[in-house]
Amino acid sequence: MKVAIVGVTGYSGTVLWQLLSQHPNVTEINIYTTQADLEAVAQQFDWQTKQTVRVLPFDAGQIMADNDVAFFATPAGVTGELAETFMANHFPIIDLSGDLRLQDPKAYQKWYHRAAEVSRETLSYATYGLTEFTATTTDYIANPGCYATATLMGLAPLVQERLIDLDSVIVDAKSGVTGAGKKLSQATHYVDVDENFSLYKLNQHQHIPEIMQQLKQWAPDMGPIQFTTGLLPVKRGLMATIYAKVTADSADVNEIIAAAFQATYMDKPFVKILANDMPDLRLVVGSNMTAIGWSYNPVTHIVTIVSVIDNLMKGAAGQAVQNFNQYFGFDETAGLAQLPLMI
Ligand SMILES: NC(=O)C1=CN([C@@H]2O[C@H](COP(=O)(O)OP(=O)(O)OC[C@H]3O[C@@H](n4cnc5c(N)ncnc54)[C@H](OP(=O)(O)O)[C@@H]3O)[C@@H](O)[C@H]2O)C=CC1
Ligand SMILES: CC(=O)N[C@@H](CCC(=O)OP(=O)(O)O)C(=O)O
Repeated sequence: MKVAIVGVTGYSGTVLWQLLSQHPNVTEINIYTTQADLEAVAQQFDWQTKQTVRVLPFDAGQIMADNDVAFFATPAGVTGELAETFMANHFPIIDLSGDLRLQDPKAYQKWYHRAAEVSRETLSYATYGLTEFTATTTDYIANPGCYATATLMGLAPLVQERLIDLDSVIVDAKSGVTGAGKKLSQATHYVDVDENFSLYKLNQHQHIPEIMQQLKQWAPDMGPIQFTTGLLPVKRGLMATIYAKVTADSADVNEIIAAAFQATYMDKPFVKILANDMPDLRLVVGSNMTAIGWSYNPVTHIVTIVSVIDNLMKGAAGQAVQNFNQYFGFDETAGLAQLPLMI
């Protein structure tokens, strides 16, 4: 299988390259760049891999002629523009940006503050690739956002089984700094991040409509969510702490919630449900795992769910490879055997 990566010099593009370099079904990796110096990129990625690696200027026609699939690890807006030709030719693409996730171009304009590059009709052919819940995969795969992935994975069993009040969800999520991409900004400057913790994009985060779009598919009467994001002074890792009012009022609430998580995730290789514990970032960073813990408070009737991922793995490149595996019918875990770093 020959794969193209666009945006390899970014954080998630680099992790994507690492994963595809070790993928048993990938024979050739072709790197395409719109802006970087070809020789510098070639040097950066000229490590020993079993595949052939070539670095070339971006050319849609050549990418389609020389590859079986193209991964876009480029910013929102850029992907939409670059990927148009691929979609016009029904060439398989896996997009890590938000450009193919929202079905409604008006919602995209509102939350991304720019006009959508992709038409409503084309969007309707895209698969929102939340892999544990993807039934069928089309040629255009919208890889979910990192916060959206952790939040949806934590909420899925409770919303699908309607175990919570659908108007009561509050999400307090935090990410490591690689989530912001490699471009330096005041907020991600070392001096501002180190030994600090700050909130950002309050009530304005672009993952809110993406999360709502999916939740409403699971429960059409889903109410709005309260959603907060914060910047942790770590490189990788994302934690979503989710609060919701439980509707069931019986002595066996704990058993009901446990059974819902168990039924949803028992055959999912990349999900770990902790029985009586809360996950921390170290449990997942470096791996494609989602670890979920929960606790029910019988006094307030609130369930707290903690969902953690590595933003660059399950939140980006790892899930993209899972989508690649699903699309081509490879083993779901192919290329994704990495254990967490742990220390
Ligand atoms: N970082 C994360 O945790 C997550 C990121 N995402 C999404 O994945 C995509 C990539 O993210 P990330 O790796 O963080 O991004 P980075 O900012 O780290 O890298 C983006 C790469 O895109 C390429 N690029 C092409 N055109 C532009 C442009 N106009 N401005 C900047 N870069 C450009 C460059 O690669 P080159 O020079 O090689 O062409 C660049 O290195 C984004 O859409 C992001 O929203 C999604 C989930 C999580
Ligand atoms: C720490 C940080 O800034 N994180 C980014 C996550 C971006 C991301 O996941 O990208 P998509 O918008 O493509 O999903 C943010 O909150 O915007």
